[in-house]
Amino acid sequence: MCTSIIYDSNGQHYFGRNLDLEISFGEHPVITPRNYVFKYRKLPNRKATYAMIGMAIVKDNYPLYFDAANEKGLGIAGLNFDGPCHYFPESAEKENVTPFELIPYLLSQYASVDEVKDALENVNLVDINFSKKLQLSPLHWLIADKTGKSIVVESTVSGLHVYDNPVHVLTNNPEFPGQLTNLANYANISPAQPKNTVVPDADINLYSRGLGTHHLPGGMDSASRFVKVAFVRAHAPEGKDEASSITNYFHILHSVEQPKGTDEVGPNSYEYTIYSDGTNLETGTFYYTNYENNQINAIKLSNENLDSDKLIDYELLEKQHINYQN
Ligand SMILES: C[C@H](CCC(=O)NCCS(=O)(=O)O)[C@H]1CC[C@H]2[C@@H]3[C@H](O)C[C@@H]4C[C@H](O)CC[C@]4(C)[C@H]3C[C@H](O)[C@]12C
Repeated sequence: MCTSIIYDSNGQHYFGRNLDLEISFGEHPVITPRNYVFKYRKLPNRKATYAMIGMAIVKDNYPLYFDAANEKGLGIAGLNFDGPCHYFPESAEKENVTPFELIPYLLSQYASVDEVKDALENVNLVDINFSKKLQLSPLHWLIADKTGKSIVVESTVSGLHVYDNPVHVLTNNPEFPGQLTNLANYANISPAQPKNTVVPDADINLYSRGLGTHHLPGGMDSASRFVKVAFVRAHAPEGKDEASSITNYFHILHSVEQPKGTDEVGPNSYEYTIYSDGTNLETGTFYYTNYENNQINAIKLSNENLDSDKLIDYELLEKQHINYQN
């Protein structure tokens, strides 16, 4: 499963995700500069226009992004949506974009969620695989921008749905309206200690701090993670500077991370949080941690030549650096 959020702090907006899976594809940070030419399956080739940075694998010189953000402060993450997800045959009336092209298609041309909403009215998510080996995966997307707005995009048998997202998080199933409805079941969860209303005239000892969160779900499943991350994000304090903001951001994502051994998906096989990442949408600084190395690593989009036409790959830094003090 996966979790994606946008978090506001100190006038900045941070967008990214946890990638939870049982195996890594070898994903790593990749920058696509402005003059890189995207070759689309059903559309004319186009230059990128806006540079982007995110986690991807590169196949045949094509960046297959898992999540990314562009230099204008627009970000997108693809999360598993197995079951409800449905892609369509080619349409004569719409722009036919394959799901693996959606992140580059939107980030290379648009600067805001409002622009994306308009563009999506004309998009058909067409059922074309990247290759025989890399077939389409069932995904839905969280899209956010530096104004703090976010939307969820889901393609199901009833068509392409674009939902405004008032809670600014996304996990996996069920469909987004179902996740929002489910929040009502947890409406009284609070960081504050509860009042004893169960037997009002009995003197009940509130034996622990944090009893307002006693019924907060803690499971690895997508419905539990949705509630937990929505709660943690909504109550997270703002940082006072960049370091404290990005530290808070990772605390939110790590509150729903999956430690190895807790989510079995097959014999001896466990899903776990392979990496967590986040981009400051104002500055284009991309941060990440991963399972092996939970130090925060950063790459600045603006430190590269963004007028180039060649992809820029970075090694994923997976070695833990323990700070021995004696
Ligand atoms: C599975 C990943 C989402 C994480 C997630 O939600 N996992 C939960 C799995 S489960 O519900 O618990 O079974 C998604 C996110 C991005 C996806 C990748 C990106 O879309 C890029 C390419 C796209 C190609 O079409 C397929 C391979 C692929 C490399 C994708 C493989 C896989 O579907 C990824 C890695």
